[in-house]
Amino acid sequence: MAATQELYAVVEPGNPALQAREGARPADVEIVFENVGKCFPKKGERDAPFAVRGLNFSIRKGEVVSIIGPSGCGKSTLLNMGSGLYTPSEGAVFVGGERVVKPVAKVAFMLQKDLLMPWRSIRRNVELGLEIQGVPAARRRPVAERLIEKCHLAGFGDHYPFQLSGGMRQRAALARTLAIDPQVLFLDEPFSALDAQTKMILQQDLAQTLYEQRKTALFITHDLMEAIALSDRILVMSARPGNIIEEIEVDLPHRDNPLERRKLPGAGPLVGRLMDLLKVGDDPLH
Ligand SMILES: Nc1ncnc2c1ncn2[C@@H]1O[C@H](COP(=O)(O)OP(=O)(O)OP(=O)(O)O)[C@@H](O)[C@H]1O
Repeated sequence: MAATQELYAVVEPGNPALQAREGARPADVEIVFENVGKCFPKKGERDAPFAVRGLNFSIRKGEVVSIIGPSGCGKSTLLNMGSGLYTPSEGAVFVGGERVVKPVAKVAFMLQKDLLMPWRSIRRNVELGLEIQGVPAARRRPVAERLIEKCHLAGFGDHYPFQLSGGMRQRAALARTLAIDPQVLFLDEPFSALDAQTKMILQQDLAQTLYEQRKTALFITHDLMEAIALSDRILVMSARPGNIIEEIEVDLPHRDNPLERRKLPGAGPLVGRLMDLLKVGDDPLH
């Protein structure tokens, strides 16, 4: 079988390799990374060291998976390939059964920076994705209003980004991300710039939305407790060239309620296990 056919076979019904690996029916699989590697050769160069290599994993529909790993191990590179912003140098990525070759409509991306447009009101920022999709104003407005309220920004729709706090702006960015009703969310440290309390409240909003709407999410974080509080599963990456060295099932209740999950006695030992895997404290410079 040609390489491409083999890759497509991964998401075809009845593929025993996938069932064995994930215990899932192929129809339940949302994201597949199949032997994915990425390098960044400079102009005129043919080869370059791989930033990530040999990435093999799949994520089920409705599953929330966090990625942790040392700085520079390729977490953002992985996410950028998932969303179609980077093309893999080898292997292939599939979302919803389709090979990712360009940015995918059913996928939304949320970053540490809110990237709100300063000249647009919060309402018009939330509407942006729908506007790009050509949804008429009369249909955009109620969606934006509902999400502004859901993200606790009621009364701020006519404000501009500079009039909001960092936490409120990130709430607006979350509302904008959800407005296009994506099936898959790629989140690259979306809360890392926020203070601890604001972060926990936003995590709560996000977790409830993901759970209620059964969305699939791949989430990068450096905050080990955040990974435990929000995820069904945690993928631990090695240093460059980044690879998955461990998969940890978060076998704790309350995936829809990270505030409660943080308090569980099982959460602390999991943080310890992740610290050991990442060798936190072994290198005095980190
Ligand atoms: N567009 C690019 N061009 C060249 N090199 C890149 C590019 N994007 C990423 N890299 C390189 O790939 C490697 C992984 O970077 P990446 O940002 O994915 O790591 P990361 O794990 O997300 O890092 P951090 O945790 O510090 O945010 C780095 O060596 C980086 O320099």
